[in-house]
Amino acid sequence: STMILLLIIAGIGVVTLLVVLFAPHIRRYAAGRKCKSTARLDGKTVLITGANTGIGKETALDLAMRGAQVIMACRDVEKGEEAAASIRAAYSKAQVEVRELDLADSCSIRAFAQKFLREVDRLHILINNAGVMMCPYMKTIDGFEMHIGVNHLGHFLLTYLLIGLLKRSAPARIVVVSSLAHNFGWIRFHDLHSQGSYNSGLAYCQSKLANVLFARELSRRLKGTNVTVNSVHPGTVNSDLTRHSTLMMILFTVFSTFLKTPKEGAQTSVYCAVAEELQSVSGQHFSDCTPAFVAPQGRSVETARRLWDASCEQLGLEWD
Ligand SMILES: NC(=O)C1=CN([C@@H]2O[C@H](COP(=O)(O)OP(=O)(O)OC[C@H]3O[C@@H](n4cnc5c(N)ncnc54)[C@H](OP(=O)(O)O)[C@@H]3O)[C@@H](O)[C@H]2O)C=CC1
Ligand SMILES: CC1=C(/C=C/C(C)=C/C=C/C(C)=C/C=O)C(C)(C)CCC1
Repeated sequence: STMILLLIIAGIGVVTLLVVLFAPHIRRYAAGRKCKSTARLDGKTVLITGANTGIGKETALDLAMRGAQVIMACRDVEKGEEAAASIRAAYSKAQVEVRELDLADSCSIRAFAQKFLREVDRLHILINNAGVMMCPYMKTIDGFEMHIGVNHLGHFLLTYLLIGLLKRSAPARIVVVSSLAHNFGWIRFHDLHSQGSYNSGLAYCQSKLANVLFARELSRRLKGTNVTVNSVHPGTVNSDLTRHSTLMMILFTVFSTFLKTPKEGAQTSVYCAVAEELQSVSGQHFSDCTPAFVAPQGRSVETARRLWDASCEQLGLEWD
């Protein structure tokens, strides 16, 4: 058994040495592709949800550097203002503005949209980025399970309220930040809010599948409007998303060399928002600035329609 122990220690030593030796290569590979477009966004207005940290904040910085007026929709205005200040510190000409939006509260979403529609006359890019992952069982103000409530239904309502403005501002784009995790999800129509049984990982996967299905169904309904909508997997990104899972937090910290930084994670959102070649591309899924695989349950037209109807019913909307 001493021999085995020595072999294990030697093995760990060799792996560590290899990782250290190849660290720059590993890092370059983990970083993924960059958005190569140099498109400018002068005179364009962008709205990003959950822009106070992580991928959203880096997306805001990138688009602000392209000249856009960026509205950062955050549930905590103080945190939002800190992020806006750091964006201005990185790029002094940044036109960034923070507005309050809590996607776990339909009254907040409606109040946000009402004020937005009164005060902002154009919206060219909407990035549905905010998200929550693996939280303990929690409900939104409206009584929705937190993952489906914030990640899907909150953004569904927000998009519904802003769609007229997006159409009037066409050409316009909607980017839905989903995840590879959609592969492991299915829509539990019989128990959308996990009241029967709750698994935080599966609830997250369900909500990310809902993101893919929403993007595809909305794209179908927006045909001919010059408003496109695509979904994105940003990569595995070392952000605050793991805040509800100590294990994930430790794993992400220990293996951070193998993960994307938030700036690297923002590249595919930026790509979908600005790339010239995507001008009329809609209903697609992207990862690493490239078209990506969508799970069969994400390609089902029937499931997408059913989710659309269920979402309208949950929110008391009629959106045809
Ligand atoms: N990180 C990763 O590996 C991956 C991330 N994604 C997706 O990327 C997106 C961005 O995540 P990421 O940057 O990593 O995570 P972060 O946790 O760093 O950022 C999430 C953002 O969403 C906001 N948010 C959460 N709940 C609400 C709410 N009720 N109302 C308004 N805003 C809210 C957070 O605000 P606050 O700080 O106030 O909580 C924060 O700004 C998410 O949709 C996530 O699912 C997909 C695949 C992998
Ligand atoms: C298994 C494993 C890892 C992979 C984690 C992954 C792949 C997480 C994916 C998260 C996603 C996709 C979240 C958002 O949607 C690490 C951390 C590299 C460490 C080594 C063990």
